[in-house]
Amino acid sequence: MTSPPAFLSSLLDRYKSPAGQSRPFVTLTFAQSLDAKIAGRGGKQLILSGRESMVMTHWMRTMHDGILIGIGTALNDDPQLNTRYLPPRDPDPSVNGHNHSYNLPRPIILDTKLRFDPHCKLLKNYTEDKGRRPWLICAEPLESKEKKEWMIRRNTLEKAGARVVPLEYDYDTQEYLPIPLVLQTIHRLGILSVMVEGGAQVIRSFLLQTVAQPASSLVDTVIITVAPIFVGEDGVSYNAGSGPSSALKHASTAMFGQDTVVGLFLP
Ligand SMILES: NC(=O)C1=CN([C@@H]2O[C@H](COP(=O)(O)OP(=O)(O)OC[C@H]3O[C@@H](n4cnc5c(N)ncnc54)[C@H](OP(=O)(O)O)[C@@H]3O)[C@@H](O)[C@H]2O)C=CC1
Ligand SMILES: Nc1nc(O)c(N)c(N[C@@H]2O[C@H](COP(=O)(O)O)[C@@H](O)[C@H]2O)n1
Repeated sequence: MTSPPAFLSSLLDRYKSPAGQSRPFVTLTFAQSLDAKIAGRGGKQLILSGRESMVMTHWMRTMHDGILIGIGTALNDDPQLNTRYLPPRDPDPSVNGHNHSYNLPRPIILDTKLRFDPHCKLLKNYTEDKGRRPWLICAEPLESKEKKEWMIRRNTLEKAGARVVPLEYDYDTQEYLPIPLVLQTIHRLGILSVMVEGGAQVIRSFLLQTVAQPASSLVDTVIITVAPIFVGEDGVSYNAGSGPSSALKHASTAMFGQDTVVGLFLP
């Protein structure tokens, strides 16, 4: 296969005309078991996707400007978020704007307190020109002691290659970084489409907003890979909220190897 599967094009080609958007197009995507688990006991990373659906996910990565994860996933999985499962081909700088075979999405990490690891694979890949520079979306503390330690971490991470993007908001009153502000900020920095890959808390944040306030959903497309296995009750689940959401409509379902991949969209 030398281009994205039709299943993805039919869902995502509308992102190519971003007229009048004030935030990026958002695709929420992850892999789960039949009992809706995304990781094993204690957060153990599980390879749920088979080879074929993993290739599909890597095609999906080429179709977005950014790929967003929470700091929990960054620390737990040490991911690469690249397109290494796709067939080798010559770099095409005129298409990709950089010297890689495929469009690589920009890694974007929700990391309020700058806990990111300066020795992680995302930074190693960036310094070796095998990946884009990761952006850390964070909040600058107001307290002077916390701020001093935060500045030290900021310097270390910037020296290691990360771009630190502090958000301006009332940090003390919110548990999490506010997703609407995150999206506005990365949009202003040139991200017109973003793929949200997890983990559990990040998926929940995006889905809760969609369930609670469908009219102001922050998700345009949901693509879920369902692997034909049971993980068991001590696995990690994302708990999508208290009621069914009518906001997202079924678009299509396809088989990739042994996995079922379901696509939903916001009409
Ligand atoms: N099967 C799959 O497809 C996938 C599975 N996973 C699995 O998920 C697990 C990790 O999930 P989890 O531990 O929940 O971590 P997450 O990756 O969801 O990161 C959560 C952390 O992100 C920070 N954060 C900042 N703003 C927000 C926000 N608005 N909403 C949510 N989080 C925010 C918080 O840390 P802080 O306050 O410090 O900023 C929070 O604790 C791992 O086991 C991993 O293997 C992950 C991705 C995909
Ligand atoms: N599509 C998919 N299937 C699985 O089975 C998974 N465990 C994940 N996890 C996500 O992919 C990240 C790992 O990416 P790299 O292989 O390192 O490029 C992981 O951190 C999750 O975000 N996804």
